[in-house]
Amino acid sequence: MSAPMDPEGAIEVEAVGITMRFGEFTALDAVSARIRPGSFHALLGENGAGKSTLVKCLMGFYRATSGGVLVDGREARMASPANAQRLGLGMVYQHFTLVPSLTVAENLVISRRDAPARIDWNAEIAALEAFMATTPFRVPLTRRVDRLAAGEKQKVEILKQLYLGSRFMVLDEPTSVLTPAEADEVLGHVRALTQAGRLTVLMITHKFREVRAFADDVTVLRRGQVTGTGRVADLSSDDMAQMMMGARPDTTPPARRGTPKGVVLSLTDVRAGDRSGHGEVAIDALNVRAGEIVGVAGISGNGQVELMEILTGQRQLRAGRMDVAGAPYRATRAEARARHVRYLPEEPLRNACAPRMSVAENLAFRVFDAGGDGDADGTGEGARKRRFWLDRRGMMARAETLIEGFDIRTRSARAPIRDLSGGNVQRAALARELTGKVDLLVVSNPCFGLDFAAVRAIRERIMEARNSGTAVLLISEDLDEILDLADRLVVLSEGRVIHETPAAGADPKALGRYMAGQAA
Ligand SMILES: Nc1ncnc2c1ncn2[C@@H]1O[C@H](COP(=O)(O)OP(=O)(O)OP(=O)(O)O)[C@@H](O)[C@H]1O
Repeated sequence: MSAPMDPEGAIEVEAVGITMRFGEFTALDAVSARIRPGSFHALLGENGAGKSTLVKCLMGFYRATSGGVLVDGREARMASPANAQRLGLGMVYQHFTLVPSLTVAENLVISRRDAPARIDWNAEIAALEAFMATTPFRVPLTRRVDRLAAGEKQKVEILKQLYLGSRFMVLDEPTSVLTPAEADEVLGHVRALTQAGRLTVLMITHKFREVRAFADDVTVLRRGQVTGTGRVADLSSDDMAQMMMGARPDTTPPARRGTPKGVVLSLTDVRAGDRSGHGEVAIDALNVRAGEIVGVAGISGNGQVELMEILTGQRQLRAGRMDVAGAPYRATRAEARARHVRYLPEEPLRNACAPRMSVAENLAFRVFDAGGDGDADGTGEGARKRRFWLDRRGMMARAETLIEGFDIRTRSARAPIRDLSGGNVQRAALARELTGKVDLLVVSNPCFGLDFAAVRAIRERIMEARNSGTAVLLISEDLDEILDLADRLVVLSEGRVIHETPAAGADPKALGRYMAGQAA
């Protein structure tokens, strides 16, 4: 096996005056940032500020329009990601890239460029054990990746980069699918490596808590420009927020008005299979009333995906019933339209948009309703839909109104929606789903990966929907979000509702214990 860790240790990476243009749009405007060797550097910025673009320029995914990258003070040609890897630059993403059906050891060995055609597994595992002992990470090498918890998977992703010889690592929102305890463990280990001088880290994050707890330095981007940089210890969270947004953040939670009315959604004695095919989702009773937000709390993988699939008609019930406004509901597209049920799934770019179509078209049509069933304007009238298609000017005008009303940052309504940053795709999807009459709104992790301003905007919109009488089911892995927004919450554990409580006054520690499957 080739020596995985380079003995030279952490390297310095510097962006020098990087400008990146996409057509006439300037995503990065002469951005410079020095990531000191052995430092843990946070990269902050609102959605669309240019963080991913900067990182892609550093890692050789994009060729910058102008400017350059220095590695240990020497100009480096970042012509491709392979090139960056040869120089010791690696990247860990928000979502996992491991092959789920292979073991940890298999994933590590096949990631190597020089992986032999015939592999002596005993020797490889012994070498991997020895390698792992030089790092703070401990993972079961012979376990299949799909049997690992999220925190362990993220450890393997980082370990893989170390194994490939990375001495500079970009972490792109690495903790978004981890519990706070897992996040602290993973980032604590990463920090130990930087402190030992083995690794330099650049972490994209929206979580100030993590910046404060783990980062030495921070660089803040706003609309493609550096608005601040410095030692974290010298800056308050307010300072950093101000650099990000150009104003002090408003942290008051959205105002709740009115009291819940009659039941809109009810699940009774529902039974369905789970994704693994071995377990079961079993919900005896779950109700959401008009003008009420019910939060579904739980650690990811405890039935949230299956619950969403049941509600959207993608998972059949083995038993039990689902009612909307007192009548049985099977969640077909036609029913959803007629009963004014709307969904905001996770990862809307993938699950609720046509990425190559324009922002305006995506605002006008619910693409998962495609196939002649599209609901043009939220009223569900086919004739109006046809008229809508013909009325491009009307569509553009309506898009402009939604773009302004929901503060969607796009260079134009005609731009393909896939060119928008994550937060702006989310706003666009919510803008579309909240247009017209909505009796039931089902949302899943609506603020995943979003910055403050976007989080605030999206939460306000959800609260407004509640205040105007919509029944909202909020499935979220973010307990704080549920405590801020929900009237009532349930905890989902291993496919079952194991606890229910009003949100006001609920004790997060006790809820954490329920989420972990322990009785409080
Ligand atoms: N391939 C592209 N073509 C056109 N515009 C793009 C492209 N990639 C990014 N942009 C634009 O560049 C800007 C910066 O996007 P980027 O993805 O770097 O932001 P970000 O700070 O990473 O945001 P987020 O926190 O939402 O991930 C955005 O306005 C985006 O619409």
